[in-house]
Amino acid sequence: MFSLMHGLWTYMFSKTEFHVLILGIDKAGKTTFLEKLKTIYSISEGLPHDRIVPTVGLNIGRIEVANAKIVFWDLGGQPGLRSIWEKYYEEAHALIYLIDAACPSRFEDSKSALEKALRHEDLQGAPLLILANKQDLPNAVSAEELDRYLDLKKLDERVYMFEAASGYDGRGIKESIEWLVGVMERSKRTETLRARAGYVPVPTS
Ligand SMILES: Nc1nc2c(ncn2[C@@H]2O[C@H](COP(=O)(O)OP(=O)(O)OP(=O)(O)O)[C@@H](O)[C@H]2O)c(=O)[nH]1
Ligand SMILES: [Mg+2]
Repeated sequence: MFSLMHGLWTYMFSKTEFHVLILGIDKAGKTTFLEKLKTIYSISEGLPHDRIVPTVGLNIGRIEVANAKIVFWDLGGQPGLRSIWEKYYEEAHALIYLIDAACPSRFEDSKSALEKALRHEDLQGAPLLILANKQDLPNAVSAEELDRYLDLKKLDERVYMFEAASGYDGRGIKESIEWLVGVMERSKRTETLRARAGYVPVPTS
């Protein structure tokens, strides 16, 4: 009886934990974005821009939004580090992919790194948020332009969204995260990851 009540209590009041992978080629602004997320959503202030260095290992950030706890994994995007990305695919509920929208000369590199990630079977069904980042820069292209430019194939069966954002001034971040939490809560992939972790939902009737 106790364990049934405990299970019901946990189900009703504990927050769901999601793992979100932040990827993108080097200098796309991933770590700056993560630090801005911390500033927006937690009590502690994220690191200032001038203290952020290129990522070699893994940066972790935790925030709470509404009824969800989110753990972000931010990895390095330098070419020699991209082979590490796939080690995190299996456990990720969703993917945020950042692109420096003010640097068209690197769009092709961004596109092929993203396409490679999306082809990986361990990322199947993971909702995707693509951020046209660095919108504070005057030459940044819009999310729509980036969408047209990338012309990503095989996205149809995946839940995805393009959003304009800036890790400097924070624009687009709240809307993006709210969207992501909503889709992760409803996603089939979340169900699959929960089942794998041995989570048994309490029947409603
Ligand atoms: N103007 C502008 N610059 C940004 C923004 N985000 C990041 N930057 C700058 O872009 C550079 C790279 O930022 P990082 O956050 O280190 O990029 P990263 O994607 O984490 O790079 P790696 O760790 O090497 O993969 C730094 O000089 C940042 O200050 C932004 O939103 N606007
Ligand atoms: Mg980084």
